[in-house]
Amino acid sequence: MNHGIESSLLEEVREIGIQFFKLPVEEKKKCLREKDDLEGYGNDMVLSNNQTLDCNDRIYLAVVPQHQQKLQFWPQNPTHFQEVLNAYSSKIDLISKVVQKSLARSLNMEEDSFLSQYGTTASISARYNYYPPCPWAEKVLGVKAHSDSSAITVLLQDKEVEGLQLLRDNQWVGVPILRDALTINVGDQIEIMSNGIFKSPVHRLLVNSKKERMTLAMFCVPQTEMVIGPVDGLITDETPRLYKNGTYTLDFFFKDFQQGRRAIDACKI
Ligand SMILES: O=C(O)CCC(=O)C(=O)O
Ligand SMILES: [Fe+2]
Repeated sequence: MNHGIESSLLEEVREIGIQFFKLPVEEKKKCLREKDDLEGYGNDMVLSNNQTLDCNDRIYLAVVPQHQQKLQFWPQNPTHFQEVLNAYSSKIDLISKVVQKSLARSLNMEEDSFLSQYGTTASISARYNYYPPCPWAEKVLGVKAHSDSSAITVLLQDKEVEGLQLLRDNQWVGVPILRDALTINVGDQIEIMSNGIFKSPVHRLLVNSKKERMTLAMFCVPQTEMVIGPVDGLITDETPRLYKNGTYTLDFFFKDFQQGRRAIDACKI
């Protein structure tokens, strides 16, 4: 709430996603992901033959910084897709920084404590998720239980169909939809940088037997290959270091994610 993004832009962001997913498969395939690449259009990636498959369609695009965009994966249809997603991405970039400064301030730390681990170019990836109605809604998941690899994730939920659940005290709790609100999740990298004070929640996505659902997750992360670790001031005699310093790349994360494991566990001391 109070994020300063106009409802009309949120509406357009949803519209371009829906319009893209409704295109004929042949048209969507123009943005098809290449084997072993994350970017582009596709469904769940199969990395081994004993993983649980997620029931969704998605398009995954690196949006910030703009000069790293791989435009060959960007939809040409609808024609304003690029313009709208770029406008939204720059707003999310600002929100991500404001939120991370506030998180640092809430711990009485310098406001740039987390952002100073970002390097010169923070990056944001966008993932539109489309969950078709699924007759086996009781038996399958839209996305299996995971925590996000990001520093923070800004999620634009579907306008009316719920599906996001968080694991709290070993119980799945539904996250309600609030009109025009953005849902902000702390990801694994802030859990590491805050030495475990902020927890990256485990969450999963249900599918609906009758209704489709579409969401847009924006994953905000430090520059790739930056070494991240708990902020110095948060390591004390009473609160010893819980995580090693290291790079937290998407490849590293994905191997565990597809196996239903949490990559962050490997970072613990
Ligand atoms: O579809 C959603 O609501 C969120 C999807 C998600 O958790 C993810 O893409 O990491
Ligand atoms: Fe997620």
